[in-house]
Amino acid sequence: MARRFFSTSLSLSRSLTRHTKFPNPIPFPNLIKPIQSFHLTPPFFSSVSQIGDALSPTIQPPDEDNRSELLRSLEVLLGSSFRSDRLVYNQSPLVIVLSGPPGVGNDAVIKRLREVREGLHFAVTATTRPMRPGEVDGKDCYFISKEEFSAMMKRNELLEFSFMYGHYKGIPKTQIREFMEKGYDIVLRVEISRAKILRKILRNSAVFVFLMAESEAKLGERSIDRKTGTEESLLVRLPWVRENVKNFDYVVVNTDGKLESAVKLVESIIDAEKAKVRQRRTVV
Ligand SMILES: Nc1ncnc2c1ncn2[C@@H]1O[C@H](COP(=O)(O)OP(=O)(O)OP(=O)(O)O)[C@@H](O)[C@H]1O
Repeated sequence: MARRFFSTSLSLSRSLTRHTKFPNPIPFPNLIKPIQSFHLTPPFFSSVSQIGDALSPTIQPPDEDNRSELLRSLEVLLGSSFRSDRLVYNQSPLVIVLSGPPGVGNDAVIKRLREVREGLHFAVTATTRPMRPGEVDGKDCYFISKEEFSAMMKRNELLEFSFMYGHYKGIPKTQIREFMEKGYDIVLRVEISRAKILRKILRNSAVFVFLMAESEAKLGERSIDRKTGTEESLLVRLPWVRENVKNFDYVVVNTDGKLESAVKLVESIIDAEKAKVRQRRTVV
């Protein structure tokens, strides 16, 4: 057994020397020497591939003293110390624009996302429409006067704004800035037309998620069942929905009875975006 360890270590040492280009003479020969006496674990061998000929699955991991010496030796071979900081810096807060045709389950997805996911701020829209029964100012919307809204527009305090059904709507920038500074990701739940405007403003700095039914046929059924529009409005809407999907980065299907899967997919999109090497950075 001891002989096998010795020959494995020796073969590793020779291979390392063979496969690593050292300046001549080798710097710090005494530091490189300890490698000869280490028994390495298979994962290490797989990372230095061609030297695995003499491997045995019975090789033991190095003890604690040898382990730190081995690490030091590897650092010498690497030419620098192993870094203990993160490989990717400054994970930026993500801005997620979520949109979909009426009745597809936009509110249901947002409601569930609030329950299951921490670290998200759901942006509140400012509107000049009157408050509906059951709505809470500052939670459902900021209910403000036309004068206040137009003052905010003039002061460039709105990320976007639009005029719909006789009333103004827009997203105040301050709340987004405040929550981004605290490290929150921001969710903007907007109608498709507002998502189109936001795409022009934010471009690729935000991630755009489109919520859709299983099919257009299903969307039609839902629209009728949930009374989310007249037949004509649906006929007008569908080609427009098809046309607008291209403004989005992801499509999430909210299948009937499978709300949980749709929410999980939105979460996975957020996770994947936050794991990207080149992160989106939104400046508001
Ligand atoms: N995956 C699903 N399965 C079953 N029912 C759902 C699903 N998603 C949403 N619903 C239900 O469908 C109805 C409409 O959903 P929701 O209010 O979220 O739609 P919406 O897209 O926000 O509509 P609108 O834009 O008109 O407000 C609600 O009763 C909701 O509970």
